[in-house]
Order: sequence, then C-alpha cells, then structure tokens
Amino acid sequence: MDTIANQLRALLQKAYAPYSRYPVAAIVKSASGRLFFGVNVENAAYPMSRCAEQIAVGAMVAGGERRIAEVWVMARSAPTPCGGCRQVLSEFAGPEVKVHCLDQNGQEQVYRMADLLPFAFGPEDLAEAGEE
Ligand SMILES: O=c1ccn([C@H]2C[C@H](O)[C@@H](CO)O2)c(=O)[nH]1
Repeated sequence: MDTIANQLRALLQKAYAPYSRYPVAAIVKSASGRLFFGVNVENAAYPMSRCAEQIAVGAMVAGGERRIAEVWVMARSAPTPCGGCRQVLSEFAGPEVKVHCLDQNGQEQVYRMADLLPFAFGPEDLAEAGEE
C-alpha cells in the first residue's frame, strides 16, 4: 500500500498549472473510506481555473458519496485551502474533519475544518423557518 504522501506526490505530477506554475494535489476520503483525487486545472481564461480540492470534492459527489471524513492537500508550500475551497469542503465536511496540509517532502500541518472556516454558512442556513 502506497502512503498518502506518495499518492499525493504522484498526483501532483498530473496538476495542470501552466500559468501559476503552482501545482496542487488533493485527496478527499469519504465517510465510507474511499479516496477521491483532484489536482488544480488552470485555464487560459484565468478565472475558469479550478482548485485541486474542488475537483476532488466533485469526484466524490460524482462517485455517489456526500460525506467527507478526511482531507489531504499537497503543494510545495503546504498551503491551507483557499477561502473558496474551505466553503466547498464545508458543504460535505463537519467541524471535526481534519485537513492535512503537506509540502512535497511530506512535512504536514493538520487543521480542523472548524478552525479553517469558523461560523460557516451551510445547508442548515437555508432551512425554512420552523423546519428542523
Ligand atoms: O488550496 C489551494 C490553493 C491554490 N490552488 C491553486 C489555484 C491555482 O491554480 C494555483 C495558484 O493559486 O493553485 C489550489 O488548487 N488549492
């Protein structure tokens, strides 16, 4: 079995980041234990670029899963997910979900979703008044 760090390193090679030259890889583990993969996919129309975390979340949903158990992100500087990705992750990840941020050497910092995105806006905010 390959380690998560090795899988992230291999994934990083597949990132499409010709404009920023900042490849990012993300792995999302669903509640059932399956792993879903994402890399950043940039575009000549710059705003159409997508982050690795968003692509991994999309793969999870397309795979029929809707709960995130754990997240890993790798880039050369061990980035924490951008603000937009925190929101996208938070749709499917509870406050205690761990987000591991690794550099290419495998050095990691671990954060809880609740610390990355406190006071998150979520599906429950859209419930009708009086609804559970
Ligand atoms: O958490 C992050 C931060 C940045 N990026 C991407 C967006 C862009 O393609 C490149 C530089 O910002 O890195 C991600 O994929 N995830």
